[in-house]
Amino acid sequence: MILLENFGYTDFFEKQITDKEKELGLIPARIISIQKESYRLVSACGENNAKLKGSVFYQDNELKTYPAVGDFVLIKDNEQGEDIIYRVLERHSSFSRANPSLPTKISGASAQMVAANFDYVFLMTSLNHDFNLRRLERYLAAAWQSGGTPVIILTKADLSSDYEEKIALTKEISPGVDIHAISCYTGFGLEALSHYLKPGKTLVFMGSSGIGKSSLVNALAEKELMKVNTIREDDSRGHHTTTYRQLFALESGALIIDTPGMRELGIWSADEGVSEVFSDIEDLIASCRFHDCHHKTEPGCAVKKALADGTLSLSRYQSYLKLEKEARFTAKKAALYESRLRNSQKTSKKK
Ligand SMILES: Nc1nc2c(ncn2[C@@H]2O[C@H](COP(=O)(O)OP(=O)(O)OP(=O)(O)O)[C@@H](O)[C@H]2O)c(=O)[nH]1
Ligand SMILES: [Zn+2]
Repeated sequence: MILLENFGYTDFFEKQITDKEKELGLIPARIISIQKESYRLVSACGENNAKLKGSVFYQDNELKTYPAVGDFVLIKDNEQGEDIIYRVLERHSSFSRANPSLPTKISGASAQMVAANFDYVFLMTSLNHDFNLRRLERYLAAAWQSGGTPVIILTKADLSSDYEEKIALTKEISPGVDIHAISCYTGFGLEALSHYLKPGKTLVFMGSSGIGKSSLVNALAEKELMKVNTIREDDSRGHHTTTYRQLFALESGALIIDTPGMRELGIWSADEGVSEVFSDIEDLIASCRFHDCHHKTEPGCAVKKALADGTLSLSRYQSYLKLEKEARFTAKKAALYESRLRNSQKTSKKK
């Protein structure tokens, strides 16, 4: 029997199950990978494939939450075939693609949600030429908004002679966030990461291609992970196919979510996130004399004063403005998308 607690199951999820659902014999499970509309999950009964309960998920009268990798769901176990997924339990953290293009049909695995229920977000940038504070600011905004705890990982420390200076620069933009410089080549700094790699804790990685995510995962896994990380499955024609698990356990018992969507994650709808990262600037704005201050010509402008006396750097203020504009833009897009979705559902109901 598998203990779902080892897969991150906690009271937060247990409390959401109603008596009626228990009477129905529904049990919790965690989604470990999604391929098109086929789900793979783990429950007390072991690993199995699963599908959505049609009468629940394919009614088009309201917006449904579709499972993402990392989600806890309620299922009816089926020893003979696929388990049936009844409901997605409320998430404590999640990442979604912030620029939703309209799905061609409203069904199946939602393409928008890319990871759910993680504890830590490892924000990665390398200490060599990829080192980029502006990008880290964006990652931070997204991480705060996701509900996970950000941890900054500066990779390839062996390639940088001035990494202490870069750590200091990073500290300035990330008050209260843990920062670790590491090297997968020399093993430098890896020991300290064990603090986060506790049984049942889930991690996701955010960072551009080539900064050393796979190398870190392999170093943490301490054995050739790709071997551990494959699932052999029969496809519909009975062929054997090999797919990669998108949520997997390390030796330490910590869990990692690595989905294609997580890799693509680009721009964010980071309204709240922007405020977290730029709380110093938001504080300044709050102390401008006029509440609708444009920080241009108004008297008593705290932003202009801080820029003038150097307590706020121009580049930081500019990245705040840029990110804020982007967040407003994506929020608008998301709202438009939802209203279109609602309209299309209304019309299909009339038929
Ligand atoms: N010098 C040095 N090179 C590293 C280190 N970690 C990774 N690399 C190299 O950086 C390159 C990219 O590493 P990966 O681990 O594949 O990076 P990734 O982020 O998984 O890249 P994608 O798979 O494209 O997302 C490889 O050539 C690694 O050998 C390190 O600590 N030091
Ligand atoms: Zn002002």
